[in-house]
Amino acid sequence: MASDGRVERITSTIRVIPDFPKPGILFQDITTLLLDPQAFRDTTDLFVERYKDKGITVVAGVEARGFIFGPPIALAIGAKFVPIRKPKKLPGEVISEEYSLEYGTDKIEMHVGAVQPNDRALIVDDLIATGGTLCAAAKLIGELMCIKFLEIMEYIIFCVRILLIIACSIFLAS
Ligand SMILES: O=P(O)(O)OC[C@H]1O[C@H](OP(=O)(O)OP(=O)(O)O)[C@H](O)[C@@H]1O
Ligand SMILES: Nc1ncnc2[nH]cnc12
Repeated sequence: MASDGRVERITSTIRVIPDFPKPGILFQDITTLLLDPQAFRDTTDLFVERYKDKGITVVAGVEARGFIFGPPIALAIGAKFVPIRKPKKLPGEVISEEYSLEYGTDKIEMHVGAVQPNDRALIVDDLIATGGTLCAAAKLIGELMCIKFLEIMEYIIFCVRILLIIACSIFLAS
């Protein structure tokens, strides 16, 4: 995948705020990236170029910032979009997963039936810190897809100051 200097340009649009929301945290603020339409487009384009021919049928976005980057990627590759939400936001039957954050703990939920065993899923979020959120999202999707052994075949991280958008393709294993 050619980034053509786009990753560097995207990097320059992200504001880094020390000690937010707690001392010691170097906060990666992607709201400044969103103020730059070219950087926003380049960010989603990089993922579309990477995943458009990979048979992805579902893009799962993690609340809240995965809701910003996930839908344009889903539309462009022709996949359904599934929100992975914070607790008590989804009205239907859900499955839940607890996880640890860089600052605190949380839980995420997903509608049962939103992802089917024959789906091929791409998880989208804006950032990985401890990896707890990504792991929890992967577990949820793995459960819905009836994957006993979850194998993350591809795991690309665009290094944008710390780590910007994360994405992983989850494939049925064995
Ligand atoms: O790798 P981790 O340690 O799990 O951290 C990464 C997660 O933390 C942030 O979300 P946050 O929970 O702050 O929620 P928000 O997007 O609703 O602000 C970020 O958008 C990722 O989802
Ligand atoms: N360093 C960080 N910057 C932005 N969002 C975050 N969520 C968890 N850690 C973060």
